[in-house]
Amino acid sequence: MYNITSLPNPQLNNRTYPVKVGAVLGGSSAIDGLFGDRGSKADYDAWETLGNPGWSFSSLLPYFKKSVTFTPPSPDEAKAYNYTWDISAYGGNGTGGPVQVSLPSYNWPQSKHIWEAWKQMGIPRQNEGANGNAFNTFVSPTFLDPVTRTRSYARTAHWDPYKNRTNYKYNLLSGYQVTEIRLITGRLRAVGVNVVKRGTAGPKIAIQSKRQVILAAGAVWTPWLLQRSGLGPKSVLEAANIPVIKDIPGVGANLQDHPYSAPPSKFTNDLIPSPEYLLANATAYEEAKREYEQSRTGPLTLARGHQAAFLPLKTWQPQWKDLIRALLSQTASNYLPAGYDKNLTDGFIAQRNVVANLFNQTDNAAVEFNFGPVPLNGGALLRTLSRGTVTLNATDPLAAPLVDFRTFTNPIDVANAVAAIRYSHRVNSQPALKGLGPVGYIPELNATSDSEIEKALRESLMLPSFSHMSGTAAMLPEQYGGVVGPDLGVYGIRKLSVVDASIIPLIPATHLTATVYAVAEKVSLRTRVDFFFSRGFREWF
Ligand SMILES: Cc1cc2nc3c(=O)[nH]c(=O)nc-3n(C[C@H](O)[C@H](O)[C@H](O)COP(=O)(O)OP(=O)(O)OC[C@H]3O[C@@H](n4cnc5c(N)ncnc54)[C@H](O)[C@@H]3O)c2cc1C
Repeated sequence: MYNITSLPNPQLNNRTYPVKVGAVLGGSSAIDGLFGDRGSKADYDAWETLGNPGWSFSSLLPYFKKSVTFTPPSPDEAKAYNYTWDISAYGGNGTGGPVQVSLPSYNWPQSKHIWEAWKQMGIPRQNEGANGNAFNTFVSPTFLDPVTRTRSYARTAHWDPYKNRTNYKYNLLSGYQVTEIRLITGRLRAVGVNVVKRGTAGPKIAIQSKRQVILAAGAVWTPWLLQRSGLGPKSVLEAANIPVIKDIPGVGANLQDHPYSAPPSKFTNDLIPSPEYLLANATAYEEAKREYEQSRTGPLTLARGHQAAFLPLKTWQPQWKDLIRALLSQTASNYLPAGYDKNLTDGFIAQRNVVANLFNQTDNAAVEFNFGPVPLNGGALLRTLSRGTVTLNATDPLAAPLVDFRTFTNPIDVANAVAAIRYSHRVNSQPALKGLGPVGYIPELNATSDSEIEKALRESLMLPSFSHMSGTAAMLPEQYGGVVGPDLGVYGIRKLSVVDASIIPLIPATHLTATVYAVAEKVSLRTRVDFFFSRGFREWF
């Protein structure tokens, strides 16, 4: 990972937090938790509602399918772990994509009890989440190759199989960092990039593009790169002594994530095995390792999670009506970052209206409790109203950008974090978990006031990032402070596009990798068609 620390967050007792971004080939898909889920239909329909024709769930679904191949579990595993799925949600039978998804050949014994607790809470279980129904409880595939039982990610899917291809060039220059986009300033056209060896200030090597420059540096580094190239908020560029090529206030604005609270928790009457048990017991660990090496089964096929409750606001926030009313009557600018102009503010208000509508529906989620071998924690907030920023470090524009999550700047998020803690406590108190003795989960919270829970969240429990940074070069109309249009081209700059999590206008209620793959597949098809119909015929054949 890059070594980046967020700015102190005044609403979280001035705490800082690591900004986690993969610094290897494959980016964060090489280090992520392998949770291979998608959002609900309503999540992506919201993108279209915000002014992006062609970006509804039904428009994206073919590309979700095209990006992955799902291999179902064996009948025995399906039975043992109560796995369900809907194959029609995935590409398959040769039509699926190069990223492999499957279900682990194991589950912790504690999970059965947690599933039972969800039942006792009255939460319905979905047969499949990937078909647009990513709400209530479901199991999700993980980015796990079904044969090797190792990580399937951008490198294994999109580079390794093609690195020796000779029919046209696909070059990879690893260990280098792009420092600027080369622009013909008069004509506002991208013509290449400058690179340096990573960790050095130079010499700079200029690389010329033949057709276009496509940025895929992620939601932290893409705005850095645009700003370094003179494309960003005028005030930020001037502070860093970067000549302004185009004043684009949205570059680095609209930072969104899924903050979460994770109080330590454990079962006092724990079942065996558990991760803790394997870590403490060398013989048991060796056995699990042997099983994995010999048959690719057992606990070591599990990653961070593959089962979760993604719950609509109405399910867990008793104050949902008042909250929606309060949200819609807020003066937006009171809570937004300094430097938000009218367009960005209008864009936020449009997002806020969409969120209020989503809060009012039960076909999408506002909190995630992913679960496994320990009692629930406080969950991840999936629909936050606080907005952060990514800006150049004015004193050293070549250094990593300044990431300001601004978690809890909007009081709606605070109210939801408190409600999520209370709700998870209710789940942990269900009869199904009684025998396991869930403790350590701030047991006294039952008796404490909301303000005391809030204090604990601000002081230590609330963490600003689930490593789902997004939105910092948003696909939105220009009058909403957008940076790219529905074709993902940067407004006003020819031959320059962005294809990564920074284009996400409103963060969906899901982990982001599958969404980024789908976005990239959709745009790659468009790019090939454009190429074909422009000057492509000759070069293609
Ligand atoms: C620890 C962690 C756990 C996660 N868990 C999950 C999970 O379980 N499931 C899930 O779906 N999502 C998860 N995510 C989120 C997910 O991995 C990211 O949202 C997703 O990978 C973002 O893709 P991206 O292409 O936008 O950016 P990245 O994956 O960040 O890719 C950007 C790439 O650009 C490179 N780059 C940046 N700047 C430059 C430059 N100037 N020059 C050259 N190269 C550059 C980076 O090195 C990187 O390789 C997790 C993320 C992290 C960090």
